[in-house]
Amino acid sequence: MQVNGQALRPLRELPGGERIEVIDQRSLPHRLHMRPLGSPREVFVAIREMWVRGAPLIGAVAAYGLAMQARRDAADDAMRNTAHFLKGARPTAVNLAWALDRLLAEVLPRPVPARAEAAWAAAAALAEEDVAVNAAIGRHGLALIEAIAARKQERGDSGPVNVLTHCNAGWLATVDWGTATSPIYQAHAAGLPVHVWVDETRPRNQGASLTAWELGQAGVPHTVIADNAGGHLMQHGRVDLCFVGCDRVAANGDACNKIGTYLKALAARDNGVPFYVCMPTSTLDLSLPEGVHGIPIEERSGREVTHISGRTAAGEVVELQLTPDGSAAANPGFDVTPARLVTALITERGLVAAEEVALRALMETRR
Ligand SMILES: CSC[C@H]1O[C@H](OP(=O)(O)O)[C@H](O)[C@@H]1O
Repeated sequence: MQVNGQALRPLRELPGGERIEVIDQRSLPHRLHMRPLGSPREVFVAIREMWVRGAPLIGAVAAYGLAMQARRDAADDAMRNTAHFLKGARPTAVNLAWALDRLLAEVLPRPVPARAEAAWAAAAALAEEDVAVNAAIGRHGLALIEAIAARKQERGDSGPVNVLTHCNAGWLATVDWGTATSPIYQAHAAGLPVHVWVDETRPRNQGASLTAWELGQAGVPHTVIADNAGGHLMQHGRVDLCFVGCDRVAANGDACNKIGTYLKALAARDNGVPFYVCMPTSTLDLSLPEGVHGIPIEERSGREVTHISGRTAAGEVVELQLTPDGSAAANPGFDVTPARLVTALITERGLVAAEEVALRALMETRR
C-alpha cells in the first residue's frame, strides 16, 4: 500500500537474495522503523516479539527464515530442525506451520545444492501469492459493501457504509492489501462512501496503532473506538457489517482471531449485523475438527495488560504502568468465534458457509 505517497509493504527482499527487511510494527504509529533480518534466529525473534505479526505475514516471514537456513545448511535434518524451531515462535496462527511445511515440501525433494535458490524462490512466490489472495478476498468483500451501499441509496440514506473491524487484519498483517481491510480499500478506491469503526483492540492496541495508521495513510474515513463500544454502536444501527481477520479456522468453521472478536460476534448476532471472517484458505486447518477447544491460544505476557506505550506531548515514546504494583494480569491473545455466529467466510475463492461440508467442498473443487 501507499505510505506518504510511496509504495510500501511490511516485508521486502534486500539486494543479494540473503536478507529481508520488515517494518518493526512495535514502533507504529509514531515511528516507521525498518529492520533487516538475515538469519532464522532473527526471524524467530521478529515473530516472537511481534516486530511482524498477522497470520499471513508471519507465514511469509517464516518462509524467508527457512530460506535463509537453506543458504547455511540445506541438509534434510538442518531444514527440518529449523522449520520446527521457527514453528515454535508463536502457537496460534496456522499460517506459520503452513508456510514452513510448504517450503519443506517444495525444497526437500530437490538435490541439496539446488535447495538454497529454490527455497528463496519459493518464499518469494508464497509472498506474492498472499498479495493475490488478499486482493481476491477484497473483490468478494467489495460486493457486500456495494450491496449495502445500494440499499442505503434506495432508502435515501446518504451516509457511508459503516464497517466495524477488530485488531489489525490490514496490509500490515499480510504481504499486502490485508484481509479484512482489502474490501474496504477496494470500496474506497471505487469511490464508495465507507467509514470504519476501528476497535482499539486492547491490550496491544493493534487497531488503535496499526489499523488506524493504515486507514489514515490511505485516506479512509475511520473512528477509533474503545473495544467495549462496538456493541452499543450495533445496538443503535451504526454498524452495517463487521469484517475481521483470522489466525486459524477449524474444519467446522470455528474461527480464531484476536481476543475480543468473539464478543463482537455475539453483539453482531444479537443486533442482526452481518459478521464476516476474511479467511485466506492458508488459514484453514481442516486437520482440526473444531476450534473452541482445539485451537491453541497464545498466552502473552501480562505486561502487555499492565503497561501501555504512547507518545508524550514532547514527541517521546514512553511506556507507562496502568495497574497497581503487585496486581496480577492474564493475557490470552486470541479467542474463538463459534461457527454459528459467523455469517460467512470470505475467501479468495469466494464466500463460503462456516461449516465443514462447504469448507471441504471449497478445498476439493477449486484447487
Ligand atoms: C490477517 S490475520 C491478522 C490477525 O492476526 C492478528 O494477531 P496478532 O496481531 O497477534 O498477530 C489478529 O488476530 C488479526 O486478526
